[in-house]
Amino acid sequence: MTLLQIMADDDAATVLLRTDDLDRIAENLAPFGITLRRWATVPLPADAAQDDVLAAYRSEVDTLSAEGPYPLVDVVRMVPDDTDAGVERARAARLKFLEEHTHDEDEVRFFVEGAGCFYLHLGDKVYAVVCTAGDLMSVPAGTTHWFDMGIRPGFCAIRFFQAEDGWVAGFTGSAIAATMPTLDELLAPAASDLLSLEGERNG
Ligand SMILES: CSCCC(=O)/C(O)=C/O
Ligand SMILES: [Fe+2]
Ligand code: NI
Repeated sequence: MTLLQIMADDDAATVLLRTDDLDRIAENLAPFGITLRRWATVPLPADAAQDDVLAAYRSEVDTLSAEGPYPLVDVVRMVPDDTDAGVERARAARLKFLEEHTHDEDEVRFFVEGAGCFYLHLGDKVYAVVCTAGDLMSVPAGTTHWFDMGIRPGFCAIRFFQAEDGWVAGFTGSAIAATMPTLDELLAPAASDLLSLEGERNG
């Protein structure tokens, strides 16, 4: 389920909007030049490699590339792995994107599987966009943002780069990311919601 939660940038508890309505999400992002589109997903085997993923989406990738150019298209895939080495790999991968940064190029990402959250720092608000399978998001160059793949990452995304050097970020040095809910917190129903649900069932 794709989700948008808008919060005040100085107080994450001030939730201005939370919606899973795709039209409302796209409407709220459009003024910033951010687009969110949907592609139909293709089932893939659990051990699909980068080339298999790209082959499965060849026509979509080619169509988008014609709008580019995107000289580099790659695939990031994280499979939950509870071994000590897997947990360490996941921790390192998560940390790489977890601080606020910008790119000199547009950030264009298609979610093939799983979920991840982009936090877009726009004016005095943070727009947390949980992308799930089928979401194609494009964020203009220079937009301050960070990304959380969660404590136990499980996602696959195709990345479209406008330059051949791939992922290059300029970190802002801001500590804002640590003040906002993580992907896992955004997806977990609040304890208060569970209590009221329980009340409804018993009442
Ligand atoms: C969803 S792909 C991995 C994250 C990434 O490429 C990025 O730029 C996050 O800000
Ligand atoms: Fe990014
Ligand atoms: Ni980034």
